[in-house]
Formats: sequence, structure tokens, C-alpha cells
Amino acid sequence: MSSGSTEFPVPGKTDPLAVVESVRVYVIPMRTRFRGIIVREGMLLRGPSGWGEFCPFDDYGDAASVPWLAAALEQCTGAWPTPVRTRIPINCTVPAVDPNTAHDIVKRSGCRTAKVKVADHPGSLAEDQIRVEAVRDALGQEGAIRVDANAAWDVDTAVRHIRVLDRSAGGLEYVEQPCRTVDELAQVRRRVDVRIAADESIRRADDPLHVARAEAADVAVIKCLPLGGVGRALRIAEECGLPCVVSSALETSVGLAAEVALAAALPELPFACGLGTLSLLDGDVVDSAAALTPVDGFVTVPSEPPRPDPSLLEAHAPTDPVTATRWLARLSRVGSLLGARS
Ligand SMILES: O=C(O)CCC(=O)C1=CC=C[C@@H](O)[C@@H]1C(=O)O
Ligand SMILES: [Mg+2]
Repeated sequence: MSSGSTEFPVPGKTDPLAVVESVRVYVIPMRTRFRGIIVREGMLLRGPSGWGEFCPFDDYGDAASVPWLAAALEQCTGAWPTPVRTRIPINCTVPAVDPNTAHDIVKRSGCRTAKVKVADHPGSLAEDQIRVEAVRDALGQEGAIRVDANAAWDVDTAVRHIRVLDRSAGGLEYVEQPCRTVDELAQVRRRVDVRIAADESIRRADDPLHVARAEAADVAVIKCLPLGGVGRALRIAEECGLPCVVSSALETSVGLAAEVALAAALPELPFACGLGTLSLLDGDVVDSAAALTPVDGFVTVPSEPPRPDPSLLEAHAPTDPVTATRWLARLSRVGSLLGARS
């Protein structure tokens, strides 16, 4: 924005943050370490249509955080597409925990599908096996088990571990992101019978459709916050032509509501979605009556986006000035990048 009477914005470029009326920073501990994270941090932005969440993980640089900001601004300024369902079947998410804890997580969730984190550290196969076996025991034969390796394996390791884990699980529904590159996913897909799902190859890719064109996956995992919003995620889902699973990016109920809106609007939803992640956070910014907490393996699609509760915003505000300053600076830098692209 211009700072003096002789300074003007560049024609054709806008300040995307001009619509934001206020911002809050939150810091919420994780109940269990997940993808190396023990504390979830992010920002809530208030705009003319409500609240949006801007919460790129630390390993997303400024350029990679631009879609996260676009998604938050879509939440603050736009409306969501019409839902075609009223509730979303979800998977429970089992971090890289011991087998007893894994068993408890599945039992308590009431879900018929479990997603199990594997390949958390080198040499984890034996631990992965007993975790998957415990999950099968808790789910019963009817349940579905998927595993997520977060790109940890090379092709040969992936093929070997998938075969072992498929046996431990008594059948896997799919394996999510076994390797890093699209080419590796395609090679693994040709060598195993288990379906391959792409996550990082979509949400962190310059071209999210590459994986589908390369026939490197059977399932697309889509997360609308890293992908630039519900509208863009819906277009990617349609253009990729693969069955889609909507999964969270570990948001509070504010951001999770956008993921739920995406899952609610997809024409087909053949698999359970990874939207039961509030239980991984030790707190929320939305009052428990409006929080997107699953019941018996389903999340109900809210009739309107949940709003943060002022006392919870206070309770989860950072206690040190450095965290808030860091997030404000990040928002400003990412806002400038988004503005330069508009
Ligand atoms: O899909 C789920 O069950 C929960 C969400 C989930 O697993 C993830 C959320 C956020 C970051 C990711 O590393 C992770 C994933 O890899 O899918
Ligand atoms: Mg994943």
C-alpha cells in the first residue's frame, strides 16, 4: 500500500492483505510428535466473510507458502461451493507410536479406516510391522488400513517394505507417498499390487497434475490449504481424474473447515478422508460445540464456517513476543510475493 501522497501502488498489482481486518497468532502443543512437530503454530486472519487460517509448516519457504495464504484469503473473502453430502467418513491417524498406543487410538476413534505412519526413521520396518498388526487387531477384518511413508523410501526399499506391510496388515488399502519423485512412484506402482497414493507429489509440486499424467498414482491426496484453497483444489481434483482423498494439514477447526468444505463438495468420495486430526492437537481455537471433532468415524459438514472463540484465542496466543513478530513478518513477506503474482 502507498505510504505517502506521492507514492502509489503499481497499476495491476494489489496488496492481497488489504482485505484482512485483523490477525491472531496461535501456538498449540501436539499431543504426540507428528512429522517431527511438537507444537503447531499458525495465524488466523479475519476478513469480510469470516476467518481464514495461514499455517504453512516451517519447512515451507516463502514462495511455497503463497498457496497457503491464497487459501486463507479465500476463506476470509469468499464463499464455499455447495456441499453434496452432509458428513464425511474419516480415517483415524496413527502416528509412529508403540503398538499399544496405536491400538488405543484406533479403538477410541470409532473409525473403520486407519492411516498409519511408517518409515519414521531408518530401520523402522520391524516397528512398522507391529504397529500395523496392532491396528489390524483393533480394526477387525472389515476395516481398511493405509500407510504413509512420507517419501522416505527409495524404489527397492519401497517395494520390499510395501510387500511386508501388506502382509502384516492383512491387505493394505493403499500406500501414501512411498518415494519422493513422480518417476519413483511410477516405478513402485508397476512393481507392487497395492494402490499408490500421491500426497507430497501433489501438494508440494509445481505441477500438481504431473503425477496423474505420468500414471504414477491410483489415488490423489488433496489438501486445500497447501494447494491454494477449495476452488483450486476442486479444479486439481477434477483435472487429475483420480479418486481423491481429502486430508488435513493439521489445522485448527478454522482451517479444517475449508478441508471439510472441499470433501463435502467433491462429486465422488470413494475413500475415507484424513480429517480427524484435531485429536492430534492439544487444543483448538473454536469452542468444542462448533469444533470439527469426528463422531463414530464421521465429521459433520458444518452449516457455516466455525468462528474462533475469543477466550481460546487468548489461551493459545504466544507467550513470547518473538513468535508473533516472526509470523507477522512471514505474513508480510508471503503477502508481497502473492501481490507480485496477482
Ligand atoms: O491424512 C491424515 O490422516 C492426517 C493428516 C496427515 O497425515 C498429514 C498432515 C499434515 C502433514 C503431513 O505430513 C501429513 C501427511 O503426510 O499426510
Ligand atoms: Mg501424507
